[in-house]
Amino acid sequence: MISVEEARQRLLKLASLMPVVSTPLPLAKGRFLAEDLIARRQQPAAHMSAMDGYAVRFSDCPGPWSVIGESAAGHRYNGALAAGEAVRIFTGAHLPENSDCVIIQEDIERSGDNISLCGDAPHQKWHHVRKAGSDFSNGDRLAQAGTQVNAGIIAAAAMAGYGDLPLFAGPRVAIISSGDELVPPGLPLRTEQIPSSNAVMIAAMLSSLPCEVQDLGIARDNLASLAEKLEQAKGADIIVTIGGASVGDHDLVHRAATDAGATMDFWRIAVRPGKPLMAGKLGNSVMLGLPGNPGSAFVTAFLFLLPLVRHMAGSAQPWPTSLSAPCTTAIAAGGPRAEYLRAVLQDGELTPFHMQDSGVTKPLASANALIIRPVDAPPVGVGDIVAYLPLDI
Ligand SMILES: Nc1nc2c(c(=O)[nH]1)N[C@H]1C(S)=C(S)[C@@H](COP(=O)(O)OP(=O)(O)OC[C@H]3O[C@@H](n4cnc5c(N)ncnc54)[C@H](O)[C@@H]3O)O[C@H]1N2
Ligand code: MOO
Repeated sequence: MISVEEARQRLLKLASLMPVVSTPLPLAKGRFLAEDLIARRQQPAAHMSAMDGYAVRFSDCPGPWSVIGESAAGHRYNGALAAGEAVRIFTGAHLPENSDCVIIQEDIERSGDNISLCGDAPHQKWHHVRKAGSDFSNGDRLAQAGTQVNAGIIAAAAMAGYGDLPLFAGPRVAIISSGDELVPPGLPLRTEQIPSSNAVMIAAMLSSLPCEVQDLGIARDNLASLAEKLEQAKGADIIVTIGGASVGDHDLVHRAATDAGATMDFWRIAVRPGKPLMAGKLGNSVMLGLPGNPGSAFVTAFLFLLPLVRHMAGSAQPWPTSLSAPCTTAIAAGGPRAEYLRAVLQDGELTPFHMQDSGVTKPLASANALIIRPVDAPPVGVGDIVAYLPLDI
């Protein structure tokens, strides 16, 4: 058995980065930047008014002034202010040449084209002015390569002059469930059958990542059926199998994969749940074999599959980041496998589920955190601080 850390390093070594695609901004959300986002223009391009009012020269304060024209957003006033002159101005409009502050209209009394101050005088130059380049300059770095594009990055990119962004493509992920007992969700069951819940769970876990999921359905517990599904999965960037990863007579995934020409890199890691995890290469595809127990599939998908997808899709930080919080219950000392306890984080405190059997599904419906118990972790007392991973899936 290898450690979680070693398995992570070896898994990423099997993977390569997806190609870079110039992607229109409306399709960019969730993908990862292939290059730093560098501003192609300065913002604002010129000095702009932040308010509706009058543009004046600070040196002319406290007025009065005569209004010589108007500057509105998208319609600049093409002229300069001389002494004693003002221009009616609106939010987002260019400041006329020579003006260096804006007085809001609430502080001005107007009679025809003559205005005078009725409120506070501006205290300094550039009052209510957004100066040219005060948001960003041409050449400023607005986001780093490897960052996941969110709504804010899309806004900044649009403002910085981009209509498309260089983004990594998302990998195509083929999912194969395996087991004679499995029936697609929602169909009638005999008592020896169970709903195949893992594939839909994993597709849902992947849905917020840039990837294309193809559920290839259920392989039966024989080499021919597995071989057929693996053949169908050819061309996928990642092939995920679920179940059949252990050592029973009907656990055939490792053998089916090697028969199909896969080179397996590791099989079995020191983690609970998830010990029978396997990874290798089948052609150009990375193959990840998850254990079938629902809790094991859930934890190993979160710890390994999601980071693998993020990595191939160009993320600079593919691994989930741990946080810490006090624990409401005592936890016994750990053992030779690192443990990831399904838990609920509520009001800043963590409560692990009493039931940590990897075969149970009910806790998954309310778990929002995994408590991390490293190999040989010391016991935890009530109120002790423990590390956890938020389940943001
Ligand atoms: N003698 C040993 N037996 C087992 C070992 C071991 O080391 N020695 N490891 C155990 C561990 S740990 C795990 S985890 C399981 C994983 O086994 P498999 O990956 O081979 O999973 P299966 O046997 O196919 O199924 C286990 C369990 O999960 C259910 N299952 C399978 N696929 C799905 C699915 N798509 N959706 C919902 N549930 C699924 C299946 O019906 C079984 O109940 O092995 C232990 N055994
Ligand atoms: O490691 Mo298994 O995944 O405990 O049930």
